[in-house]
Formats: sequence, C-alpha cells, structure tokens
Amino acid sequence: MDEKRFRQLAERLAHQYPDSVTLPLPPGCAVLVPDWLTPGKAETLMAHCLDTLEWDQPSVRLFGRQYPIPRRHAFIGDAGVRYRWSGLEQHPQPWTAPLKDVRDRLFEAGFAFNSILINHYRSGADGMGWHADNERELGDSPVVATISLGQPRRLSFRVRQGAGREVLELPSGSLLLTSGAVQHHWQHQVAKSRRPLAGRISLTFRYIHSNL
Ligand SMILES: O=C(O)CCC(=O)C(=O)O
Ligand SMILES: [Fe+2]
Repeated sequence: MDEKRFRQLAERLAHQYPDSVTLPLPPGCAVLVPDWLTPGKAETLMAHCLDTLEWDQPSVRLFGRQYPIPRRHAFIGDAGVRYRWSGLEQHPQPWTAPLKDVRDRLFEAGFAFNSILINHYRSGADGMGWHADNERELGDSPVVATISLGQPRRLSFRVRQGAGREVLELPSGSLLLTSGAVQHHWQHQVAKSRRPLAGRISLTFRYIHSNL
C-alpha cells in the first residue's frame, strides 16, 4: 500500500478514535490507536492466545551459533501462506474465531492481512532485537498492524542512516499501524528490561505474498 493511501486510511481511523497519535518516521509514519480494544477484550484475547495457540521457541543462527529466540511465537495464516523468517520456514496454524474477528475489523478499516506473527514476551528478559520487517514476501511497501495485549512495552525505532530515534510505549489493547516506507528507512526493537515485567503478547498482522 502506498504512503498516500496509508495516510488517508490512518486519518479516517484517527477521526474515529480521537486519542490516536501519529508519529512521523520519515518518509513514512506510524499511527497508534491506544484504545482500539477495550481492556476487557484485550484481556480475553490474551487468555485465548495463551490457551489455544501452539507456541514455539525456535533457535536461530547468530554469529555462527544457534540461540533460542528470547520469546515464544506462533504463526497464524490462510492455508498455503508460507513465511521464511530468519532462515526458518513457518507453516501457519488456522485462524481461530477471535483472531479472525480482529482481522475482519482491520479489513473494515481498509487494511487487508492474510497472517499474524504472534510474539509472547514472558517477562522483561524476553525481547526482540533491531530489525525491519522487510522480507521479500511482504512486498515492496509492507504495512504491519500490531495489536498489543498485556504488559505495556516500549517499541524503539532508529533510522538506518543517520541519528533519528523514537520510542513508543504500547499499551494493552492498542493498535499500531506502520506504513511501508518505515520498513525501508527505520529499524525497530523491543528492548529487554531488568524491571520485573508481566507477560505481553503482540499480534503482528502482515500480508504475505507466498509466491514472491
Ligand atoms: O512486539 C512488538 O511490538 C514488535 C514485534 C515485531 O517487531 C515483529 O514481530 O516483527
Ligand atoms: Fe518487526
């Protein structure tokens, strides 16, 4: 989706949710809707994910050695969707009714997705290092929608070339939309923390073109 269309849809959403904030991440931007899900809905959805999904903690190769990722994840998607991520090929679990409802709501807002990479940060010791969601299968201009459940965590952004840096705190029930240009010009991370933190789940909706 191009930047112009993204901004149109984001503006419409911000109109519906007056607490929304837009963060410029030039030449793209991110829109945070803090209260997209009610606290009750967020809590129920988190319990649903913990109870019903198949969670995995794969090892990935880093500096020539295998390390387990510092979090758990699950991959949901339409049949036939494949996602190659850090050298791992992910086969999707089928949609559950509550996750499909979330996808339908995003679709009504103009954002189409066919999969979710779900992350579970069990405590402050879990996190995700600097990266961009720019795998080839995501296409040229990948919009990512992130719904946060549970413990608020900080998502940091740093510009790839230059000194720009931004931080967003993602509260439970929030929706964060990042435009395609963000993935080309910025990296993001969820830093580990020494503070005692409760669990958090992030639902990262993506559109995967399996044939790319
Ligand atoms: O947990 C988050 O908010 C970020 C997750 C993320 O960057 C990813 O799944 O690619
Ligand atoms: Fe990411």
